[in-house]
Amino acid sequence: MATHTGGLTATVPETGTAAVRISGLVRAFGERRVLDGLDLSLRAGEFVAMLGRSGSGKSTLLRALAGLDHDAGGEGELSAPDHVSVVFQDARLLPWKRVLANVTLGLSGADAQERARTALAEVGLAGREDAWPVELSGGEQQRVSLARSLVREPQLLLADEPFGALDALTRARMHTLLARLYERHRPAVLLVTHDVDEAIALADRVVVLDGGHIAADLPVDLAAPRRPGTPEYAVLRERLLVRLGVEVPSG
Ligand SMILES: Nc1ncnc2c1ncn2[C@@H]1O[C@H](COP(=O)(O)OP(=O)(O)OP(=O)(O)O)[C@@H](O)[C@H]1O
Repeated sequence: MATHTGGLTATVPETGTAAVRISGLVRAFGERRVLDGLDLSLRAGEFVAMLGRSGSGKSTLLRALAGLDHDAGGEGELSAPDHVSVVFQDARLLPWKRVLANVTLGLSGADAQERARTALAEVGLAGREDAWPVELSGGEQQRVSLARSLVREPQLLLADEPFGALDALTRARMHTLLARLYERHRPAVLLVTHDVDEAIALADRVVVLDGGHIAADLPVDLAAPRRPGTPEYAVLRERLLVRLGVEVPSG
C-alpha cells in the first residue's frame, strides 16, 4: 500500500525488519529547507533517541512520520508502519472525558474497556479510571497518554519530548516506566529529547539532527545499568554534547 503527498512518497514497509525507512526527505517552509535530504532507518523493535538544537526540525520529522504533516509536499521517500502512536510533551487528554474514556477513545472491539483498564494498570493507574484529567498530576496525565498509545499496540511509537515538562524525580520514574513498557510491548520507538542523559539511558542508538539531516548516529553500547560516571558513559555523553555544539570543559 502506498500513499503519495505531493512529491513525498509514503509506503508501508514490505518486510518486518524495518519499521521506518526515510530517504532523501526534504521539508521546506517557504525558502527554508528544515529537512534537507534526510536519511534514517529504524529496525522493528529498535529504540532510537533523537537530539538536536532547538529549531533543527525534530518535531517536523515526527509530524511527517505520524502522517500529521498534511502540507508535506517535499521530496524523498518515507516509509512507516500502519500502526503509529504519538506521545507529546503535553498529555493532550480530553478534559470532558474521564480517564478510562480517554484511553478507549477510538478503540474498537468488545474488549476495549478491559484492554484500557489493563493498560492503565500497566502505567500504575489502576483505580483512577473514573477520575477527570484535571484531577491528575502532570506525571499521571502523561502516564494516561502512554496507556492510550500502548493500548493500540503500535508498531512505531513516536515521542516528542514526552517528559520535558516534568520535574526531575517524576522524569526519572517515567524513564523506568517507559523502559519497562518498551521491554513488554517492543514497538520501534523514536524519542525526541533535549536531554542527553535521557537519550543514553533509554535508547539503543542516538542520532543528532543538524543542518536538516542526521549529522551523527551513535550506538549506545553500554552495559546495564547505564550509570553516569563510567568512562564509556562519559565518552559517549561528551561526543553527543560536542556534536550538539555544547562546550565541554576539558580535564
Ligand atoms: N508550519 C510551519 N510553518 C513555518 N515554519 C515552520 C512550521 N513548522 C515548523 N517550522 C519551522 O521549522 C523549524 C523546525 O521546527 P521544529 O518544531 O521541527 O524544530 P524542533 O527541532 O522540534 O525544535 P524544538 O527543539 O525547539 O522543539 C523552525 O524554524 C520552525 O520555525
